[in-house]
Amino acid sequence: MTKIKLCGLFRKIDIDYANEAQPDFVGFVFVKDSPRYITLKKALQFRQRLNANIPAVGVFRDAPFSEMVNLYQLGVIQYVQLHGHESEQVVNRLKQLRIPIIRAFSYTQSSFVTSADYVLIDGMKPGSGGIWPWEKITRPTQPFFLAGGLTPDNVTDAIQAVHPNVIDVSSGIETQHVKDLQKMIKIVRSVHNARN
Ligand SMILES: O=C(O)c1ccccc1N[C@@H]1O[C@H](COP(=O)(O)O)[C@@H](O)[C@H]1O
Repeated sequence: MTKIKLCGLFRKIDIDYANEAQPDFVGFVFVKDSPRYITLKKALQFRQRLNANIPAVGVFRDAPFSEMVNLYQLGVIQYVQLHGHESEQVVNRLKQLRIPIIRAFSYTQSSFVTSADYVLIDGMKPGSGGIWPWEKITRPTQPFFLAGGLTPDNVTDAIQAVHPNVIDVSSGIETQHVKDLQKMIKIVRSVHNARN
C-alpha cells in the first residue's frame, strides 16, 4: 500500500484534522521563511495532541545539527527531512544517532545519491504547490517519497505513473492557505485505495 505524509500542519486544529484523516506521517516545518513554520514550543504541544501512532517528520533547511537532534531526542519528531545543502557528513552523523532520514532532491538533479534512508523527489520550489513532469523521474535505489503539486484529484494518476512508496503533500490539502479537512480525508483515502 502506498503511504501518505500530510505536511505543514501549523494550527492546533490541523492536528485534530490529521487525527481524523489518519495519514501514515505528518510533517512539521522548521524552515523559518515558510508560512507553515512552527516553533519548538508549538511542535511539542502538537506532538502531544497528535495520535501517538502517527510519526511526525521534522522538515529542515540547513538547520543547526543540534536543533534537529534536540527535536528528535525530545520525542517531538521521529524522522528528519533535509531540504537544504546538508552534506553527506551531516546525513551520516544523524544516522550514527539512529535518526531516520529523508533526503529531498529536485527532480531536475541528475542523481539521487545519498546514504539517507529515504529519498524525496520534489519540484523545484518545495511547498509551493508547483506541479512537475513526473514522467521525467529517475528512480532512486532507496524507497522514495513523491512531492510537488499533488492534490486529491491528481494523486491516483501520480501513483500509477511513478509508483512511489510515500506521497507527500502540503499545498494540495489547503484552501486559502490553511489546511482543509475534507481535502485531507479525500487524499488519504485515494492514496490508501490506489493500486501501486
Ligand atoms: O511546506 C513548506 O512550506 C516547505 C518549506 C520548505 C521546505 C519544504 C517544505 N515542504 C515540503 O514541500 C513538499 C510539498 O509541496 P507541495 O506544497 O505539496 O507542492 C513536501 O516535500 C513538503 O515536505
